[in-house]
Amino acid sequence: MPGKRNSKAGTYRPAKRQRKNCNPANDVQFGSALNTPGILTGATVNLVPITETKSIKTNSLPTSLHSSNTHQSQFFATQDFAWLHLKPDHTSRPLWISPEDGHIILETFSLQAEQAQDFLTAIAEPVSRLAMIHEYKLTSHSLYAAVSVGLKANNIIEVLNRLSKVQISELIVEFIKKCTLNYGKVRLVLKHSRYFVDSSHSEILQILLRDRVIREARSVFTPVDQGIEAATCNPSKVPIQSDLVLCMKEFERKVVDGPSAAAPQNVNRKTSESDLESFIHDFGIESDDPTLNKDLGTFEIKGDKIDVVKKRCNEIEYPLLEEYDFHNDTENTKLDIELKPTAIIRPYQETSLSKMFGDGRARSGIIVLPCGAGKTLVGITAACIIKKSCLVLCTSAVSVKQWKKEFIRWSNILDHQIAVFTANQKEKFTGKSGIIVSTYSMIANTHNQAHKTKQMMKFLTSHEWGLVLLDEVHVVPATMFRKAFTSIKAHCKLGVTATLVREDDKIPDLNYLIGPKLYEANWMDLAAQGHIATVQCAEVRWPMTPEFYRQYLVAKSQKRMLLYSMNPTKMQSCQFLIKYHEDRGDKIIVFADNIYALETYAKSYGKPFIHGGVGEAERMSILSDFQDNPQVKTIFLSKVDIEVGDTSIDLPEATCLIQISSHFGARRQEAQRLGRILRANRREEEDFNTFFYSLVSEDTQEMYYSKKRQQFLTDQGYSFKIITHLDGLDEMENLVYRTRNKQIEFLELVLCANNDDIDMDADIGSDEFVVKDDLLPSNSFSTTF
Ligand SMILES: Nc1ncnc2c1ncn2[C@@H]1O[C@H](COP(=O)(O)OP(=O)(O)OP(=O)(O)O)[C@@H](O)[C@H]1O
Repeated sequence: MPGKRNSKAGTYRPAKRQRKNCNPANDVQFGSALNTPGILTGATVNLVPITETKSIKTNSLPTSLHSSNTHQSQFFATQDFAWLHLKPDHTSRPLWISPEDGHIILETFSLQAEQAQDFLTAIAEPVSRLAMIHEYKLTSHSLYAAVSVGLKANNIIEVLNRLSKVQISELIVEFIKKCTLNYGKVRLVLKHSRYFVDSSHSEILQILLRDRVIREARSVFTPVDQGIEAATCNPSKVPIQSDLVLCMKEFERKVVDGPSAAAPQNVNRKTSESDLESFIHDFGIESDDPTLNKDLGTFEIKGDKIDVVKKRCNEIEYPLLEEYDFHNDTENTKLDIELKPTAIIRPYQETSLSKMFGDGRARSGIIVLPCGAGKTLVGITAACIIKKSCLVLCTSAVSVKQWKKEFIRWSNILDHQIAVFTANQKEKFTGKSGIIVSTYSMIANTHNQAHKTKQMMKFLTSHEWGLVLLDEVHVVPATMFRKAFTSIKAHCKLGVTATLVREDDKIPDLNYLIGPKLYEANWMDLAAQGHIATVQCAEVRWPMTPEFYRQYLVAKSQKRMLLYSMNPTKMQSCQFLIKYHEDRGDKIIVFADNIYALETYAKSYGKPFIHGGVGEAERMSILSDFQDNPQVKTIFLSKVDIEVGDTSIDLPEATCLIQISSHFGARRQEAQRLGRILRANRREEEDFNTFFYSLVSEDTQEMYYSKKRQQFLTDQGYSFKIITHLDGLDEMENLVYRTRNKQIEFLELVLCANNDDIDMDADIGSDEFVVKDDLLPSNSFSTTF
């Protein structure tokens, strides 16, 4: 923790100037000291770090433990912790814990940093992990996850105190105790395709059943149709302790045991509902009578209200534990699936799985690994451990094919045991258990379903799944998917993603839709170990030409975007970077959301391009040339063609990525794009770097969006160097739009471009996953985030 000891012994008081300098946001955003190694290795590109801090936006700070979304920058900038007393030996302790909001700062240069990091990963959520300083946050969900792996409140408090430079505040201690107290006391159990809330703590059941939301979600069954159909009676009229079936059990027990209270004499064992009600009345049992619940321990929830109940239980701090005792599940047929001996799980994959499996049970939750780190194999391994039917949901038909291929590659699953449900293929597995791979939109789209699709849906919703694997799980909170999701009966759900971020506020919903975050890997550690490539990131800033800028200032929104994308100086820097990296032997992907820009750039350099309007055959030919033909070193890809560009497709040949226009401030898109070069084939070569450039027109809105887009990556420890000069650009042969006349001619063309040509596929601010057309054959699928 940077700062200086004040004259008052043991008091931490950062000097004003120091505070400004140690603001990690400044360091990261503007490329100075704190972070990864200096300049673009091996490049003759001149890097000119910019030191001013313009356009750093500071959000208001949280005031409670439940507030979130703060980053170190804001954390340091506006809070004053000068009143905290440092322990005398604070220099040898690596942590500092905010007394008010549970933020934890870790000094990664401390001798104890490694152990502290392991511990913090288990109890808190990483907020940002820069080279020297990591920031974590204690949340109720992170503490639930800690308890679920066996940690106890006292251990957590004790270890935190041992590692902390300052005494842990009472508020934090209370928070830890409160969050850990109730976890694991109430469970959600799936049995015979019905969901039950189960607890051996009668007082907790009482609390839950007194809650109106939960009470209304209960399914009440008559003794006659036990377990078959939910009665339509008003739950508020039914004695709240009883599933009537269970109440009868209690009733009979009292009768048989000769209860201390006198039982009615004329008891008929085949009691009707009204008999039961009169029994309850006769015994004067009140709805919150603690004695009645002692042996009951469970009540059923309506199938379509599961998420409501899970959400409510989280809100009232009795989170439902979802664990699947798969070893002892004799009702669902075992699936004969094993990993092949060739599958060697990497240490971080193993760690992530160890958070999911404990005591022979499987916990539902989310595993976060960087792009290209092998989330597919993690999911497949989980399926091989559980050995029950498994449903895999992906975002596109291309991913469906890849998941099936990977299942066959890594496990002994036979072709007839794994089936695909997409617009083109509607297969079931043979036998009683197996694997189905499908897309979110296939299960979400309930309108105009063809007969075969309806049958498949019936099959999916009537089957009891041991495991549901959710690829790119950040899409699940989208309204259309979450609804569809409730119809799937799963014992365990595992979500995987690289980017647990959305531009709306729905990520926390995953806590009850799927489960807590079980594990999040550190991107920088994986890069250091060679599992993903090391990336040098740079923002290349170029002023607009005076003519373009004048038009920019008066243009309307969409035209403005076009103008800053088509800025001739930006086109020149792109041309320079392509040439520079082609000469180095790199393979380059250039991204543009804007189709007009994509085509204009690509055509002016004579490079192939792919967007939604390019036919299947041509697209495949371009991709295979990029993979195999040494002459094809650069391709241009659009965002619209998301299956190729942003996610899904594996292009491990790519070693350099250039963005010329991008989708506003979407952090996830930025990270997914960077992910395309994390898989680089050559990543294990010594000192090998991949390169990620964002080209930005200076003094335009694009600068704001660019900074916002980079936030997720900077939180993972990436630093963006700022380039404002490229050595040799002016002398470059065939430089496009070199003269003022050519630039003016070009401007006229740009101003004439009509809006249909521009096609930004824009979706400002929203993060709903809008599926336009997943029911068409695979490659015409397009999505908007
Ligand atoms: N343990 C392993 N041993 C060997 N290869 C592995 C291992 N884990 C993953 N891989 C390989 O790494 C590559 C990337 O894996 P995968 O496609 O699962 O990544 P991902 O995390 O899903 O990436 P993205 O988020 O970009 O989709 C694949 O070629 C995969 O076969």
